[in-house]
Amino acid sequence: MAGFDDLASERSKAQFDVEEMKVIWAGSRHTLEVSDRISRLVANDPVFRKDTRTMLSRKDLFKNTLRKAAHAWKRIIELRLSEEEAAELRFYVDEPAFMDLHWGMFIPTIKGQGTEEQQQKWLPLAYKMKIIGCYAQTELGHGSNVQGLETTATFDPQTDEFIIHSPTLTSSKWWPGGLGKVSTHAVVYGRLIIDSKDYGVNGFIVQLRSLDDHLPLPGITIGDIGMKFGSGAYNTMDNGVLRFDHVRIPRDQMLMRVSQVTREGKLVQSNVPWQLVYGTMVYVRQKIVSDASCALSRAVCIATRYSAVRRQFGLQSNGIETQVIDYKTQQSRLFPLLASAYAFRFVGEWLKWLYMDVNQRLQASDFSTLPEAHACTAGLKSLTTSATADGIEECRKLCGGHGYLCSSGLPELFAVYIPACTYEGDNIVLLLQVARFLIKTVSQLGSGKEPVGTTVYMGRVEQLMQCHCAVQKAEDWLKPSVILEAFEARSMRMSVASAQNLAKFDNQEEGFLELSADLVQAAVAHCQLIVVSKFIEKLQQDIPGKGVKGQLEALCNIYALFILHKHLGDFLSTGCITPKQASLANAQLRSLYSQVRPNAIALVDAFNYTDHYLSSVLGRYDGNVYPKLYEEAWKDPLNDSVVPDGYQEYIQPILKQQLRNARL
Ligand SMILES: CC/C=C\C/C=C\C/C=C\C/C=C\C/C=C\CCCC(=O)SCCNC(=O)CCNC(=O)[C@H](O)C(C)(C)COP(=O)(O)OP(=O)(O)OC[C@H]1O[C@@H](n2cnc3c(N)ncnc32)[C@H](O)[C@@H]1OP(=O)(O)O
Ligand SMILES: Cc1cc2nc3c(=O)[nH]c(=O)nc-3n(C[C@H](O)[C@H](O)[C@H](O)COP(=O)(O)OP(=O)(O)OC[C@H]3O[C@@H](n4cnc5c(N)ncnc54)[C@H](O)[C@@H]3O)c2cc1C
Repeated sequence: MAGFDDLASERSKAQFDVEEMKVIWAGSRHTLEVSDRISRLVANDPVFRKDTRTMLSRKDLFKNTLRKAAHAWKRIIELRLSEEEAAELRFYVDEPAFMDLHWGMFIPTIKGQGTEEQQQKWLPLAYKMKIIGCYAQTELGHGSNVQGLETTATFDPQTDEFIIHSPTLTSSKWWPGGLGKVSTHAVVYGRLIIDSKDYGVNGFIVQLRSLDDHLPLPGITIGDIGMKFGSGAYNTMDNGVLRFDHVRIPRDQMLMRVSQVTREGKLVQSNVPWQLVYGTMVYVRQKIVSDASCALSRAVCIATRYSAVRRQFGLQSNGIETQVIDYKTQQSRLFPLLASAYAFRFVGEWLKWLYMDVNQRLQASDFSTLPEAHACTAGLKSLTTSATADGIEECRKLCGGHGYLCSSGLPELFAVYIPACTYEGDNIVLLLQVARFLIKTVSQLGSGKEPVGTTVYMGRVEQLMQCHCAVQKAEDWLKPSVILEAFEARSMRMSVASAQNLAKFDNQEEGFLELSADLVQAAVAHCQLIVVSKFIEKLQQDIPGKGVKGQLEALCNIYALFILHKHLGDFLSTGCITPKQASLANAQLRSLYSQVRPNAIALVDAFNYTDHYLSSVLGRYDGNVYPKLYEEAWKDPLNDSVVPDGYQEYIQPILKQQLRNARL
């Protein structure tokens, strides 16, 4: 049988220790053990089946999600899972649901923006799920522009309460996940008003629904905002609309870590920067970067396995056609995505460390790294989600016609993933934040304030503005120092050029708007440098296992040279490399594809995904694609009857020409 033999033979060709690569991918032996155990637990539980998801009506789909969420919670309690194991279980259930927002945003917001007392009051309730919360920031009229939110929270000194109100239609909360049908509570972002004075946006814990009968509390209008892109996909989530009509909450339900309102109605600022009100967004953006590597690797795993099973043209002497993975065009589309999945994994790992480091500093009242953390999380969220969304679609095309079938798993993966380019900050808006940070850094060069963190390279501005790439032969592109210098010089030169163009404007804000398309490109260049440099740093660590390091080096070089090839215009126009060096990079890339080819299947096996998680007939571990595709087709409800419903009303009259006769 084609698939079985092909994948078994591919696996036997691997030139590295797959089990050790699994550890590298997971992050540690412990993480691998946990994710392996929990993913199998989910895969073997019939309640967590997802094969009918794309065929259910919205109501049935949603109820099924509630059933799974309740079952997941039951299993977490029964098995006494740790926080880490519980998070893995929710991940492998693989169905967007209110739980994501409760654990992923509501709880972190209270932890990050609540005082000690507020945490003591609310966190135990949230941890035991006695209340379910969501994150209600975006409104009908404003999402990106957080300072433009219109919901008001007016302090009433008579009663020691805030009055939460939606003064306009556009102030209706719109989009929060989990809000539409499930959440009992929300962190609501609104304008703090004291004595008619507007003190800007702050977070407030507001109860939305009765804990007895789940009905909305007085003054609250609430519902779901309707069907979203794709079948199944993100429609398991109850993204909601919410309006307040003078709803009163006690004063101590304003999240008061950043600023406090006293009983007398005085606003007291603590020593933490006001931007901490945006702290949950930094946290979630960091999580989204790790998640990008999961979504991309999942699509790549499906496309790689299928490309080894699928054969088209080129009859060989043994009468067998060519595996499509052997076509150079297939490799040049697929392998950069494989390399990107690994690259995003490692930059995600680093970003997690950076976030933890910033948090520890914040506890010690050191706020110096917050701007860099904001820029890195914003930029990398943007870069990785855009590349992943495009990458999933490319994987669909790599699977030819069968990729368009829901049973390939790719259409639903695409539909569920693409909003990541928008939520938690529109990707262009976030890149503009990075650009601001870069322009600020460039403007401070020579002022005595040394660039830090990921902008340290900008301290070598003179060298980077003048350096010439030393590549003379294709293999020179394999040297990490050569790659790094080219990426640093490109980023430096693009940032400096943007800053110089900006300086020509009398009004900096106007200049920023005018040049924003170029500024976005400079931000992309900086973020790609971060990804490349973190991959190179990873390779400097001790990497055990036969051949593992060699494979990762090849993937790192593929990622870097693919980006170089894709953005050749930047590298050439800034004079970082010559056309000859560009063509040597291309030659090296081709050679790297050949190096990865025999290891491709093993490299996707190292993700350690179960067939349940992949939910793809094309990506099955055993490669048994054709019989299963055939089998799946017959499961479609349209095939329940041989003659379809509607035959008599709509097909028969055409065939019998009754419709034409009626018109004549
Ligand atoms: C299926 C699930 C898949 C993946 C998820 C995986 C894991 C996630 C885990 C859990 C989550 C669960 C599910 C996720 C699914 C969906 C969740 C989606 C949730 C949401 O979308 S919530 C809403 C998010 N909204 C936004 O992101 C809005 C975007 N806008 C902004 O962030 C800002 O307003 C802005 C950055 C655009 C602001 O621009 P501005 O110019 O107006 O600036 P300000 O005046 O406001 O600020 C000036 C000053 O402050 C600095 N700044 C800005 N932001 C921050 C920040 N976050 N931290 C620190 N500093 C910040 C800025 O740089 C300026 O500094 P300066 O020095 O004065 O220049
Ligand atoms: C599936 C999903 C789940 C969500 N979940 C939540 C949630 O749980 N809680 C919550 O509060 N919100 C949630 N959101 C809302 C989400 O965070 C916002 O939609 C997002 O921040 C983008 O804001 P916007 O919709 O206002 O886009 P807009 O800002 O209106 O963007 C429209 C266009 O304008 C461009 N644009 C905007 N401003 C600028 C600028 N300054 N310069 C250049 N171009 C600009 C953008 O690039 C984009 O092309 C969710 C959204 C989705 C899709």
